[in-house]
Amino acid sequence: MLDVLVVGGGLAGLCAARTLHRAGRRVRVLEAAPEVGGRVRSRVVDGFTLDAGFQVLFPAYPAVQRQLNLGALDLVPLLPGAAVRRGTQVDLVGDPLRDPRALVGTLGSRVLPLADKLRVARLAAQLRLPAPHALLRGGDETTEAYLRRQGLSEQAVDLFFRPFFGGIFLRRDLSTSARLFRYYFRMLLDGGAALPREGMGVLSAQLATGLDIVTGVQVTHLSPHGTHVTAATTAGDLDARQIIVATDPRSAQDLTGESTGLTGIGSTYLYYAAPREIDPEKRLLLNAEPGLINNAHWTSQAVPGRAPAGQHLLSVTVLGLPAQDDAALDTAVRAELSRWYGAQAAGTLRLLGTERIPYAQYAQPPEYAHTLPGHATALSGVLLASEVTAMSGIQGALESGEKAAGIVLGDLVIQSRPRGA
Ligand SMILES: Cc1cc2nc3c(=O)[nH]c(=O)nc-3n(C[C@H](O)[C@H](O)[C@H](O)COP(=O)(O)OP(=O)(O)OC[C@H]3O[C@@H](n4cnc5c(N)ncnc54)[C@H](O)[C@@H]3O)c2cc1C
Repeated sequence: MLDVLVVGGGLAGLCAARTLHRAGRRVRVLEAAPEVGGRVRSRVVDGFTLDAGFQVLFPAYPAVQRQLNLGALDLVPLLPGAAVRRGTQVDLVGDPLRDPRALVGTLGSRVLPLADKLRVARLAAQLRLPAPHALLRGGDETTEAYLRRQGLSEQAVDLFFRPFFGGIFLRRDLSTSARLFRYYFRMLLDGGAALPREGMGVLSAQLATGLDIVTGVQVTHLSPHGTHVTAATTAGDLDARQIIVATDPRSAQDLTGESTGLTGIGSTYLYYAAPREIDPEKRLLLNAEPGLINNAHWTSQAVPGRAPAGQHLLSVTVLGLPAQDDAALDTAVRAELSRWYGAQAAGTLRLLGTERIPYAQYAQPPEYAHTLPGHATALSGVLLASEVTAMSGIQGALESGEKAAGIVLGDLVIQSRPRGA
């Protein structure tokens, strides 16, 4: 019999399985999709490497440092800051300390007036001091309220923080917990952001290496029997002494009866191929005007190799799940890109794909952490792992997998202890 069956091969499940495998346990991962990775996957379309939505890695995440061999991921650091777009007007918001080339542009930026630049520098100095996990404690409020309390101007908040952190929290209203804002800001200060040359999917592939994984098998029901748990699956029944449910929240609820009560946030991505260079900018592009586009990124400028030689890859992020069909959405996004680059350049773009992700993250308003479920479930021998026990993101998923594995290892030691010992 298996020691542990892990249901779900996203980062949380893979991390849990790897921790258990390394501790010598017989562990198998069952993944419903044809491949592992969950929300962290990449695919190649016409020679372009597309991630499942635009996401980046913060190498300073503590769990990333513990779990991943960063050297083997072939990471390309992204330039700090962003280029803020208002039509054809572009303002650079960079970090001159980490990217001296940004000095002139940042000093002259109309997005962050001098007083705001000084306040951001003061904020950075404050947030560098505590241990990162301490930033997740203490009083909470919305990110917008926190930024205002720091004295940042409405212009700085609207033109930079709203679209920049909108791209991270997948909502532009800055209603996300200020604790998370402080944590992410610190992660950016400590290690910036990076993209693996071969796509974000290499994170999942690295975690999956050497594990017993069966894909294309969905777990439909769990029945505890005291000494073991039976998993009913689309490929038959399977027994294990313990089961870790590392699925999305809805599936976890179906399997364990535990309701997370979390609200999912959707987002939509359009990928375009360009036959010539339209914009040499390597930084994240933020749309400071009202519109569908929140942010965009010429990924092939930042990470050569993500597009075939001589071609270019543009990734566009639209927050939420727009009502338009794909063709109408493409037309509307192109109209916005025309305001940046002119109709002729926008007309040369070829749509490679549109990805609508109904549950990309969950909403994390102030004090959200108090509402998160723990690892225990009402089913004996069944534990929960996934970002839902920690925080929405790569750090939360890995941390959750580590902790669930740790609990299982403790339990297995107790179970295998001789009577009376
Ligand atoms: C577009 C986008 C952008 C993001 N940007 C960032 C970012 O920049 N930084 C960051 O830190 N995080 C980001 N995230 C969040 C991050 O990707 C997730 O937090 C993390 O991948 C969640 O991992 P997980 O293992 O908890 O869940 P998932 O990745 O959802 O994995 C769950 C797995 O369980 C499988 N499964 C479900 N039900 C069953 C079943 N019954 N039987 C078997 N298998 C099942 C699913 O197929 C899936 O593979 C982003 C996410 C998206 C989608």
